[in-house]
Amino acid sequence: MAKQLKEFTLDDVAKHNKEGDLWIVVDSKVYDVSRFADLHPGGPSVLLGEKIAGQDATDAFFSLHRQEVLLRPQYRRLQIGVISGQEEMIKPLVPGENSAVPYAEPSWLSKGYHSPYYTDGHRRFQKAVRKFVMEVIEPEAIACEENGKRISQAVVDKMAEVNIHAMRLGPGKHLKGRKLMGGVITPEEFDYFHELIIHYEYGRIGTRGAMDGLLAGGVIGLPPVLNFGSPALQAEIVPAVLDGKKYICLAISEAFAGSDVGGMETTAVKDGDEWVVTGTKKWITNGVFADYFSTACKTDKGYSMILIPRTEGVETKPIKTSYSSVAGTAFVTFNKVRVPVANTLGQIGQGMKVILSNFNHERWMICCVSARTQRLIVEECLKWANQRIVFGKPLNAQPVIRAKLANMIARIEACQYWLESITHQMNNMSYDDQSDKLAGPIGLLKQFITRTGRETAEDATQMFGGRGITATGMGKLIENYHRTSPFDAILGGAEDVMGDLGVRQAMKKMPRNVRL
Ligand code: HEM
Repeated sequence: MAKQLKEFTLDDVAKHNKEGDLWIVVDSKVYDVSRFADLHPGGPSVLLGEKIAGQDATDAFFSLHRQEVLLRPQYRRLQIGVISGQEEMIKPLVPGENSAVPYAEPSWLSKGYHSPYYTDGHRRFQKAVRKFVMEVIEPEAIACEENGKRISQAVVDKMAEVNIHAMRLGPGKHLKGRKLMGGVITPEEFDYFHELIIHYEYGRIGTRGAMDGLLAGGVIGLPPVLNFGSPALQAEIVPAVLDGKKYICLAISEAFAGSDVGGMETTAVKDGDEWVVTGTKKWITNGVFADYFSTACKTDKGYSMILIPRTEGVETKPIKTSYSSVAGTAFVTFNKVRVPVANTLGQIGQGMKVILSNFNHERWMICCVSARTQRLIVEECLKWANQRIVFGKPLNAQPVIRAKLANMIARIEACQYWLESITHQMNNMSYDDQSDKLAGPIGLLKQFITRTGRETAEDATQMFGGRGITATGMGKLIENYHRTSPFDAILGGAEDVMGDLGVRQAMKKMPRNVRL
């Protein structure tokens, strides 16, 4: 049973207003900060202020701290009671709950709105995923984003229990016989909107390095094995990765070739029934801790994809990028690595087909995560503009701020509906049709989402001022997004290349018989 909290009046609290005997009230809760004052990161003097010491300091508190500060165990224990007759007003979301802030959730999750795409099954699923993410993943993601350590095996195992690793590869045979999110939906019901929901709930945490650290390497590294590996290779690798026992990554980009895949130099030479692979790969997400590398190589018959285990001659070094090292971004060296020719994924010389078939899903996943984090930033800005007082008025009393918010909202809503429309196409097209018809639109969508994301990051930083360039405290999500939104605009294909792909695909499909 919860401990009964002692009740006080505001007059009781007012008597404790000096050094060594100092109480304050925040949102109906009474805190004894007598001993904490000297440890207070904002210094002791502010707590002794005339309008703070022994007073209701709710407004002052929320203008300087995020709500989560008071939920941390070390600060929660400073609470000694409540003010009698008052009720807590500012409540954190309970795990699984949606935000009531306008535009904080996509419209299909907002009360009273309708959607042609989502069913009650999707709603049940979303609730279960949000609860799981808030309880299991979010605390870990926040901690690892800061300390740079990889996601713990304990969390990876919990994710495997509800089959998140498998669901992030989309609908398909790999889900057969698996219990999804404890059974809220069946593998047969699972579609791309369910997968979108998972990426969304990840994106909502707002810790970009951790997003990739949560085994994004597997989402792009395993499909070549799943779709093009021999039955023996599939039987060995796929269950081990989906059950979180082994890690895999996609090794395509090189210092010699990023978005220009054709420029790569890693080479595989046949020697009997083995490949001998030599070369380097750069910016390989999860490469630092991967057990397997789905690797693009040049061969005498053209590009080929080869599954390389971590074996003699494979070395990985962490690359220090501008997001957290939790992502395990690696520089990979293959020095005369010998692997069986049976590890070829797809036909020898047909590697480009494997690579291209993977790109649509990868880029769409980035669109999902990026759009959801962009929406989170809009929510942060709406809250901030509402609570921040400047020049004696709330920030949202300034027309220039409302104009920024209008643009932010319009951008994220546009991203949302375009993304949903493409997801609907994915649900209704064969894989071949998706490759034929969606590569261009997904490229254009990715360009649009990442560009609008960076405009929103810029606007948000202006609204948050100094807080928006500080990695802790009120603006920490803005700082993270401003620093890491370029990742969305680079990974899976740079923004300009994406736009160009969209236009080139359209040009290819121009009818010959049209004129102005
Ligand atoms: C139980 C009460 C309080 C706790 C546990 C607490 C805790 C903290 C913590 C952890 C920080 C570091 C920044 C962050 O993580 O957000 C901080 C900063 C700060 N706190 Fe408090 N605080 C309390 C009450 C207050 C009150 C009543 C004031 C009133 C003026 C205040 C003023 C500040 C200031 C000025 C900073 C520095 C803000 C910045 O760097 O932007 N704190 N506090």
